[in-house]
Amino acid sequence: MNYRERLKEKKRVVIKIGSSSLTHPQTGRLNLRKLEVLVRELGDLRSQGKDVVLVSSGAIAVGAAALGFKEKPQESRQKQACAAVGQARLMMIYQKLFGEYNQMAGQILMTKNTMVNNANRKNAENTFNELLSMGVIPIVNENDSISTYELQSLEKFGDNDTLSAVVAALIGADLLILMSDIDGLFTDDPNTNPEAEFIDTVEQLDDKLLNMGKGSTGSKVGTGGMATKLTAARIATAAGTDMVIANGGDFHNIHRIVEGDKCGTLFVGKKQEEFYLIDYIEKLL
Ligand SMILES: Nc1ncnc2c1ncn2[C@@H]1O[C@H](COP(=O)(O)OP(=O)(O)O)[C@@H](O)[C@H]1O
Ligand SMILES: N[C@@H](CCC(=O)OP(=O)(O)O)C(=O)O
Repeated sequence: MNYRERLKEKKRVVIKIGSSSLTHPQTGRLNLRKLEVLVRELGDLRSQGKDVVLVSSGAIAVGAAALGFKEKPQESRQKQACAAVGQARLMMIYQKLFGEYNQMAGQILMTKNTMVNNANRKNAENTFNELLSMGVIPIVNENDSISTYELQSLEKFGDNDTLSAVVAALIGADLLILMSDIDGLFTDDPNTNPEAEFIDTVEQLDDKLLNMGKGSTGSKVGTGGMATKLTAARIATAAGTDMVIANGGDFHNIHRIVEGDKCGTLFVGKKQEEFYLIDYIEKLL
């Protein structure tokens, strides 16, 4: 079966953008030219009648640059302060750019608590569906300013790869696209192993494939690495969502993927009958 063909029929798409795809590596500041392309790509998906959700990293990186940090801070409270400044800047710029294309964006900040608490999860689901029914593009990020590992319960998703898969499963998205700083999944980290080979399509996630995903060595701002992207693939595909990991160096890849072109690594969604999102979250995270 040509799984790429069916990507053309997708109606509800979640796109996750990593920090390294949104910022200049030298300064950590937002790459405004790339943001323009991203907003045009997502706005055009909306114009095609698709529901679009953006999960955008970058709050900590943008806040750190604005506050004069030379590197992404390691101390939790400094990261939280950077996120508070950076998230506000990110949303301001997204609102302005989407407005120029006559599109409306909204903000949804989540923690793991949003998902494991039944009332919060239902509220989040209702908000997403209401915004999408109004033609709004929800922009999602982890609420880094309040959720840290140091708090009593493990409240943080920790990475937006996993968060984007949880959002896709929550709202019944039929496609999840993770834009990263690499072309897709390789048999090993190509930044450390030049023999690593690109993988075009994954029909079944087994331990051999899961062990290929290592940490992040491609950029100074990345959090998740490939390991979290494979966790995301486990959640998304079990919920029946197709997932693609593609290179965020060129945001035009978004429409190439949606038009069924060979771009990135495709993980084929196969809904597991016994799939229950909260069990997955409790077990995997
Ligand atoms: N098997 C693998 N295939 C591809 N990339 C891998 C693999 N294992 C580890 N990586 C690393 O994961 C990085 C992408 O994750 P990350 O640094 O979090 O970037 P982003 O935040 O842009 O998604 C790649 O740059 C690469 O160094
Ligand atoms: N919530 C954090 C991003 C965490 C994250 O997953 O970052 P990345 O690996 O760049 O997608 C932030 O906005 O800085």
